[in-house]
Amino acid sequence: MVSAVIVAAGKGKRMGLGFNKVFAKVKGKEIIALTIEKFYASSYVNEIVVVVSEDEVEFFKENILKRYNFNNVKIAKGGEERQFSVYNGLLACSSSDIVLIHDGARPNIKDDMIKRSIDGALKYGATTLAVPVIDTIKIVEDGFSVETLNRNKLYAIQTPQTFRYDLILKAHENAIKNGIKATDDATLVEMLGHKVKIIEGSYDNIKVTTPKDILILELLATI
Ligand SMILES: Nc1ccn([C@@H]2O[C@H](COP(=O)(O)OP(=O)(O)OP(=O)(O)O)[C@@H](O)[C@H]2O)c(=O)n1
Ligand SMILES: C[C@](O)(CO)[C@H](O)COP(=O)(O)O
Repeated sequence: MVSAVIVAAGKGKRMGLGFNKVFAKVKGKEIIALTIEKFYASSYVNEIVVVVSEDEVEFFKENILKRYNFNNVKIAKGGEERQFSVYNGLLACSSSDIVLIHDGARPNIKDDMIKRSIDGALKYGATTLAVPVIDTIKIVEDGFSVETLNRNKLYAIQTPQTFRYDLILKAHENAIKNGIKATDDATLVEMLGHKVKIIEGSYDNIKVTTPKDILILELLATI
């Protein structure tokens, strides 16, 4: 049983639209609908759980689930931070062996990435998509560069992050117990001492974070 947990309960503050960015449209379709449809169409995914803010549940049901005929999609309640939204999504999964955790704001995911993520999780227990960083990265203190990191070892982390269900549940429960907070789920698994396998992502698999990302997505849709 393979479940996908899609988190969509953020506020989109950096986007500055005044509403949750996952409901912004790209080429006429909401970002969250573009994301869900990739998992809905995938023959590798058996169950989809979308994590939605409590006050957006009705809007989401009417304007996304009903409008695009996404049937049998479960809804879980959003948390204060992404990590807690993911945890709520995990609790809503039904007897899953493997779970893909994906940002609702990352609509350019492709089916081969879903497949390679699942295959990796079956083999290694924990995977994340990632791409090598392109820029030279320096550590800066008080306005001065103090260290230049070895670029060959640096990767930009994407989603899906895909895990054996029992492992990621244990990682989240360990985080709650010990007050650990992280911006991604792979970190919580690393905290258990379990290695996370890097799966090749794509530079096109962007997360919509600031307004320019909408323009990039529109451009990517035309090429
Ligand atoms: N409490 C939260 C925070 C984030 N997310 C989701 O996690 C994904 C990645 O988070 P991010 O890009 O940080 O989204 P926002 O929190 O909405 O953006 P911002 O930080 O700019 O407010 C998004 O799909 C977002 O909806 C969530 O489900 N619950
Ligand atoms: C999970 C994630 O998308 C990996 O890049 C990212 O960490 C989400 O958190 P952010 O605060 O939006 O960067």
